[in-house]
Parts: sequence; C-alpha cells; structure tokens
Amino acid sequence: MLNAKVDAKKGSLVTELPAWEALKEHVADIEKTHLRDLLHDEARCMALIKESEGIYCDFTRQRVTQRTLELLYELADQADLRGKINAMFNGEHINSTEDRAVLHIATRAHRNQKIMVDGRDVVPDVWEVLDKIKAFTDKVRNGEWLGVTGKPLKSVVAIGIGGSFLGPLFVHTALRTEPNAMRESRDRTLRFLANVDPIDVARALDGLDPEETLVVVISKTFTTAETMLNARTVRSWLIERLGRLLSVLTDASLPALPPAGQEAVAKHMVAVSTNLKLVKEFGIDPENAFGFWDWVGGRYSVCSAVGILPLALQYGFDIMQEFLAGANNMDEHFKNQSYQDNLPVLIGLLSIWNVSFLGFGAKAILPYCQALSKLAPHIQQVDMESNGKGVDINGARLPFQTGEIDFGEPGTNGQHSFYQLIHQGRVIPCEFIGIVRSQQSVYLKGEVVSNHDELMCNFFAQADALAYGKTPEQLRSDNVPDYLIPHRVFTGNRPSMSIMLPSCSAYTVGQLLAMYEHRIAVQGFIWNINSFDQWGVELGKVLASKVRTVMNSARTRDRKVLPQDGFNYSTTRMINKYLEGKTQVLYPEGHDVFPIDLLRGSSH
Ligand SMILES: O=P(O)(O)OC[C@H]1O[C@H](O)[C@H](O)[C@@H](O)[C@@H]1O
Repeated sequence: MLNAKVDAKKGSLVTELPAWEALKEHVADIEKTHLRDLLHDEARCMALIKESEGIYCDFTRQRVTQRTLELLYELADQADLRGKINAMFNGEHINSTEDRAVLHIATRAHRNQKIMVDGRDVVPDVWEVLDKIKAFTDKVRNGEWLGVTGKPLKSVVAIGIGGSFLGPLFVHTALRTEPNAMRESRDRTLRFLANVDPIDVARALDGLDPEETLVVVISKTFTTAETMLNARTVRSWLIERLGRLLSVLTDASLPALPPAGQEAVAKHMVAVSTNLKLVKEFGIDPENAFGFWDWVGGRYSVCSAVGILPLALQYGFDIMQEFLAGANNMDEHFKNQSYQDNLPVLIGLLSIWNVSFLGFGAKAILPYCQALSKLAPHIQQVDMESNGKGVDINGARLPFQTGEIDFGEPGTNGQHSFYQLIHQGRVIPCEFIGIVRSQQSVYLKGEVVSNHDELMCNFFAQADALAYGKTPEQLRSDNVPDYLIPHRVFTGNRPSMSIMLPSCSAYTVGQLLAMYEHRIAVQGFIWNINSFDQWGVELGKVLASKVRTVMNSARTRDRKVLPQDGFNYSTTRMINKYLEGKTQVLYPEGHDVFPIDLLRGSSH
C-alpha cells in the first residue's frame, strides 16, 4: 500500500524514522574523514563503483563510507521506497493532490508489456498513438503529405513551454550531431518556440518558408497562456503568408475559420495534447492531433507524443524507437534491481545524503559532451518542479528543505566560468557525465590526443581536483611564495560523481533521461512529498492574468492603472511606467505581427 510504513504512523515525518536519526549521528563520523584518504581505501572504492546497463558510475568521490550506504538502505526500507516504486509502476494514484497515476514509464513500454491504470491496460493506447505518429511522420518525411501549395514540409516549428519544450529540446540537441540521426535529418529543420516574448517568435520563424513549414502545437492542457498566444500568432503567420490573410486572432475560442484558412491550418498545423476538445476548438482537425493522458506529467512527457512527434519528424520514427527502448531499459532496471545495484536508487539516496545530512542544497550537472548541453535545463524543471515542496504528502509542513538547486553547463566551458566557486567557494556536489566514444571524432595529423581525449582529460582531472584539493605544504614544496599560499589552497573534500556512457546515442540518451527521472522520484519518495504536482506555479499565473485584465482595460479606456484597480503602490507605478514608455509601433497592413521580415525587407 502507498505510504504504508510512513502512514502507519500517520502524521509522522521521515525525520522521525530511526534511520534518519542514525544518519544524522553518522555525519560526525564522515566529518572526520577526507576524500583524499577515503579514495585510498580499495574495498570502499570497489563497493562504490557500479556498472549496469552499460553505464559506468563511480561514486567513490561521494563523502560516504560503506556504513553510510547501509544506513541509507535502512532509510529506504523504513520510508518504504520499494513499496512506493511498486505503487508507481502499478498505476496507483500516487499523485494524490491531483488524484492521478504517475506512469510516464508506460509511454516507453514494449508493445507486449501490460501496464494497468484504473483497471485498463494502457499499453495498447500508447502504441495506437505511436503507430499514428509513425504513419504521419513517414508521410511528411517522404513527401506524401504536402503543404497547401503542394510543397513538401521540411521545417517544423514546435510550439510549447515547460515540459512541452525542455525535454524535446534536450533530446533534439543530443541527437543533432549523432551520425545516424544526422543522416536521417539531412535537409530538415526543427525549431522550438517556447517564450511568449516576440523576440522568440521572430527567431523561431526567421528565414522559414511557410509553404514548407509544419507547426506542431504542444500543450498538455491546451490552455497555457504563452503557448496558446504563440500558436495563434504563428497560425496567423501561416495564413497570412500563404496568401489567405485573416485578421490576427486573439481569442482561443475562435469562430470557424474561413475555408482558405482552414485548408492552410489543416495542412500546416498539428497538435499534441490531452485536451482534444480544445485542440478542435482551436481549429486543428482532431485527425491531426496526437493524444496522451493525464497520468503523464508535463515534465515527464518527452517519451509521449510531446517529444516523439516533433523528434520523429526530424529524425524518423526508428531512431525515436531506440530512444524509447533506452528509457524502457532504465525503467526495468529501476523496477527490478536491488538497492545495491540500482543506479537511480543509489544516485537518489546519495543526493538525500548530500542535501539533508551534509547540507549541500545545490548540485551541478556537468556533461563533458556538448550534445548534452540541454540536460541541465531539462533536469532543472524535472527536479525543481518535482521536489521543491514545503509540505509532505499528508500536508504536514516540513521542518527541513526538500529539492535541490540544479544548474550546469557542458565542460569544459563551465571550467572557465563558475568552477572557481565550486573549487574554492561553496561546496556543490558535481555530477560529471562523460562519453567513451564521441559522436564526432577529430584527430589532427601528428596529434596523439584528439579533441575528445582532451575533453575527457578534463573530465578525469576535475573530479580529483575537487576531491584532493591542494594543501599549504604542497604549495610550499612547489615554491609558492607565502603571501599567495592562502589564495592558492584548495581545501578539497568536495563531493562529485562520475558517470560514463559508452556513447551518446538515441538509446543511451533514453537511459540517461530515465535515470535522472527516477532518481528524482527516489528523493521525493524518501522525503515523502508529492513529486508529481506543481501547485507552486499557479499563483504567478493567476496574478499575471489579473495584470492582463487591468492592462487591457486601462489601454482600451486610454487611462492609467488606478489604485482602485487593486495593485499595490509599487506594481501600479511600474505598470504605468511601462505603459507610458511603450511606443505602439504600427506596421503596414499585412505585417502587423512580424517586424523581423520588415527589417530584412522580406517580400513574403
Ligand atoms: O503542456 P502545457 O499544459 O502547456 O504546460 C506547460 C507547463 O506549464 C506549467 O507551467 C507547468 O508548471 C509545467 O509543468 C508545464 O510543463
């Protein structure tokens, strides 16, 4: 049963479990150690190197001993981690505040798996959508599906934000330099439009030929303000540029489009959503809509049509199937392996240790692979939206902080930026991710070390620099002058983990994604929070909507925002300052929303 062990003492917090107490006491033992010494304990090191599913994980530079791990396993047992993992895989409504199952694992299930939600096997539903994606993307890619003027659709603009953007962008960035994916995407373009900022609209559309452009509107709810406004703007661009100018439509509940517009939309716009009713109201033919389900959280939706549709348009369905197979492999690993060999469980428990016991509230995600440059922004959403909570699953306010502050950049770029702080300032556990065989290998004639070797030399070096540091004695023996010694000391003892993947392929990217998703779930299960809701994003949205109403009313009446409009002094003044300073730029008819073309003198 869900939360059995913690619920057995309903109202009790994870901090009251005996293992939590034991871990707290154990901190003093660890504080007496230095990684410099721990790294010379062979038995300890062997116990902390894990290789599974082709992924090599070295946890030796975590500030732990075998005893720490034993205590963390005890904590996992007492917090009923296994029971909670099973509840997730069994389709129980573990997202209790929204009364939903949490089953992103079903979106990458094999055809022959069976996954039940509320008495229904959902795998056939998943595959119905995947088959539809394959049929549609094949048609677009082989030119069977043409635009309204008879041209093949070679460019795709994916409109979506948050989970409907960051995961697909991460995978796209990971694949665009992968040789197989490159072969499959020759002559094709995939762009993303997330921000409601008109600059992002201009960038996304810049240089695209609407006759060859397919727009995919991605929104789980189909109500997200930014996405819906962007979708209307781009729809207007399509209709206008395809010679069927309609006035810019600003209302989601549209009147029926005139036939010419409908034709353009029918051929050039498709949607991904759980809300097929609103998709239809927007004017997109339900035939051209790809569904998913409320048991797929937005930030966990990259393996649903949210990611697979745009990415299969770009790279073909077969490559996306490899990606799904990689994620499925990690799901099975997570479900079946014992704690001792379970990568997401180990990584999640080590994070609990770092955050809740050693007090390190942030972590850096540092892939030594440019193709993984969008991993950190994606994980930022998955982790911080999932685990940044203030109460436990029963609603009790937590006496400790959950979640982690995630940030990161690919190495070596980060080394020339924020690593100073990591080496001599705050202690921030680092996650180094390296690749054995690079997607691209460049050997310069006469050079023994390739670009990729050079990159990986840094990957190996940084972890030891953090762990060992440099002592005053070492500096003295290097003849460093006394006055510089304090500045050049590295205290070391800074934890990191090193993860090596054999390659950066669709399959391993799927594994990596699922490994991070599950480690986040592990942390939430231990802290006993609901990692699958996101009430914290609501308040800002509601207030923005109030500002929108007041601003519209002030504009239409040509007046200032007044104190009686209900904002405080500061906000009232700021909005008025904005309204006063804003010059309303009017563009010639037919160019009212796309100034970038005017700047370029485009004749479209
Ligand atoms: O996919 P949508 O319904 O448009 O939602 C897009 C995003 O909106 C919200 O702000 C949520 O916090 C995110 O979790 C979600 O991914």
